[in-house]
Amino acid sequence: MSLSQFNIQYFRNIASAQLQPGSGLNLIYGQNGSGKTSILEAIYFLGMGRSFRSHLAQRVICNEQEQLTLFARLQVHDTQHKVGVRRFRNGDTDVKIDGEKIKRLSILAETLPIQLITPESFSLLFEGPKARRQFIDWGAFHSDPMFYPQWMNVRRVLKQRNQLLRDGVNYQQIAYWDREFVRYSEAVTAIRNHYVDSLNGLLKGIIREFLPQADIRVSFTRGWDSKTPLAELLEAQYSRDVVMGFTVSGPHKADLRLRVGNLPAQDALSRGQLKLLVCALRIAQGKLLKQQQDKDSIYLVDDLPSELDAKHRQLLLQQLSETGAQVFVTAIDPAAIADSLNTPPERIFRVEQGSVTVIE
Ligand SMILES: Nc1ncnc2c1ncn2[C@@H]1O[C@H](COP(=O)(O)OP(=O)(O)OP(=O)(O)O)[C@@H](O)[C@H]1O
Repeated sequence: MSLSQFNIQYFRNIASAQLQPGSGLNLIYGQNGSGKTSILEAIYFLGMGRSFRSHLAQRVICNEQEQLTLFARLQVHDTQHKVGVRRFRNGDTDVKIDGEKIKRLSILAETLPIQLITPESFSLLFEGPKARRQFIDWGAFHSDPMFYPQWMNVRRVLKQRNQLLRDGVNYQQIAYWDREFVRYSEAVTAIRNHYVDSLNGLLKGIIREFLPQADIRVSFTRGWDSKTPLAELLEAQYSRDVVMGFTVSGPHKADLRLRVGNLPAQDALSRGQLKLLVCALRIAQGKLLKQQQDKDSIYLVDDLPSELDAKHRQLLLQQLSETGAQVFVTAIDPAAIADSLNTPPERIFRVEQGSVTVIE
């Protein structure tokens, strides 16, 4: 799967751009502030319906414009799809796939699996469990169609339960919700657990290439004590949950543990090594999706050269190209990428003050 055409209108500093990306490696280069990251952000916005840089979608609309429009032709095996996203300043979003309006953004995410690697990707490793849980859930979402509805059930019941806790109702009134919560939580946990197991198989090989010296172990923690059934725990922790005003244990606390020997990965690895570990995780996810669903991901790698030496830049580009996926990488200096490749990028784009030109 790849974008064969990508049109941007009024996204950040890009008033208008039409790109015909190659199905392999695409290099986007330009000075600071030229708009390189904005192109990646626009592709991400097309696939996810939101930005990875701002929670406020209005911020990505070009100043003094009322709306942004993104349009892509998507080549999936022998079929071409048209995907369009329009975002208005008042917060409304229109999404069309093959001319038909869609309501749920999850359909967009299903159509366009996107893997993002930015200089801030380290947050996957240290900024609390949320980013790590999102990482697991990206894979669970794409690998099992039951994940999303079950996870929505967990969130719905959890919200209800937390409200009852804050209302201070007695345990009998909560017990009904707990039975529901346990049922959905176990379904979600089984899918996540299975997913991390499958991922680990692929991850080992990639980590061996990137970080051959480090004894890295990746494991899944489900969000509650591994020896106690959730139903028992919820009942036992009821009084504490009332005091806290929310449910302390459950799949909303699941996590991915990344350890090097006996230490958390972030305490044992350098910044460059952490970046490689995040890349290994993302590449393994993309490869697993390809194996399980015959679906390609699109890789967006912002500022690829930063924090990597020439040898590791080369290794990363090689691993990315082995996925067979469409890859967009940005760099300030194109030589930093070109020098690490045996063959030139399939397409090179130069960005200057929001205007994009293709370099032959
Ligand atoms: N809503 C907006 N409307 C117009 N311009 C904007 C908007 N939001 C951001 N910009 C500008 O767009 C430019 C593009 O920034 P972007 O982060 O894409 O550049 P970059 O090439 O990735 O830079 P760097 O190499 O520093 O990361 C910035 O100069 C920014 O001030």
